[in-house]
Amino acid sequence: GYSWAYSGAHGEKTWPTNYGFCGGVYQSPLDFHENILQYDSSLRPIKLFGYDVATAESFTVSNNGHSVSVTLVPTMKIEIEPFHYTASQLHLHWGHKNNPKGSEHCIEGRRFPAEVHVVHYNSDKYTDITKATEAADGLAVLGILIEVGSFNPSFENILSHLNSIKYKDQSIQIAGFNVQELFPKRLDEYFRYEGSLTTPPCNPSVLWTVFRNPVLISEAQLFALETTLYCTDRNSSEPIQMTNNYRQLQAHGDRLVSVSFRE
Ligand SMILES: NS(=O)(=O)c1cc(-c2ccccc2)cc(-c2ccccc2)c1
Ligand SMILES: [Zn+2]
Repeated sequence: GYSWAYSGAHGEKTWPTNYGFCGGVYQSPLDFHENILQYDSSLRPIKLFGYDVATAESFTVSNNGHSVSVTLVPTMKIEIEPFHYTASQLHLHWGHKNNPKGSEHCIEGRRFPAEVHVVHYNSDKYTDITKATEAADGLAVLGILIEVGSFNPSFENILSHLNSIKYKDQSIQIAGFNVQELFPKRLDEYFRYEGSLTTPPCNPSVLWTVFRNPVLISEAQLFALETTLYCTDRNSSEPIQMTNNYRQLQAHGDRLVSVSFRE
């Protein structure tokens, strides 16, 4: 594929040139503001299956040049009625130490310090993630907003390894852990809408679920995320720090956002 970035010559204004969907409809992320929200009493709590992964299993933590990603195991699934979706990977979006606001989704115009995306594909309908990504109803991504607060031992499963994957294409294996520990308690309170991948190729094939309640990590944990990784590989003569890897807010068009909670 073509190279893309969050700033500079290949920044998001240029994405539609090489990735048509990025200039199309149903794009993500969105701002969740009052007058586009609609309560939907049919929205059930998100059910997680197989998220408590044994330490005997392993995840691959990688620097893909745009984010830190954790490859998950296919025994991890979610149910969003009537379909089951199989987990593929999770990754993060964040800002910069001098402007520590890097979530992709916003609430009432407020951008949070960071955001986790757990990517799944509809395994009831599609045999693999590539086919699912090309289908309008193929993907379900869970968004977890991150706020600064107390130290979060569960996020250390990922953040404690960032120094081993400073450069693009570096990866390491880590022991399995209970990925549900990264989630907020309330899996019944979320925003729901039809959108897209927030990175090229921006396929409009994502059923988005963004939990209402953020999870907390410490100032130091956020600082590590903002200051450790590079977009460039180990040999690059011009290293580029991996910061502000979030896409700007997209137009709602005629979309409403459903909410599973009343007030
Ligand atoms: N932000 S996102 O959730 O829309 C997203 C989903 C997927 C994705 C992953 C697997 C299957 C299908 C889609 C990959 C990325 C990505 C992030 C950084 C660099 C490159 C790609 C981002
Ligand atoms: Zn993402």
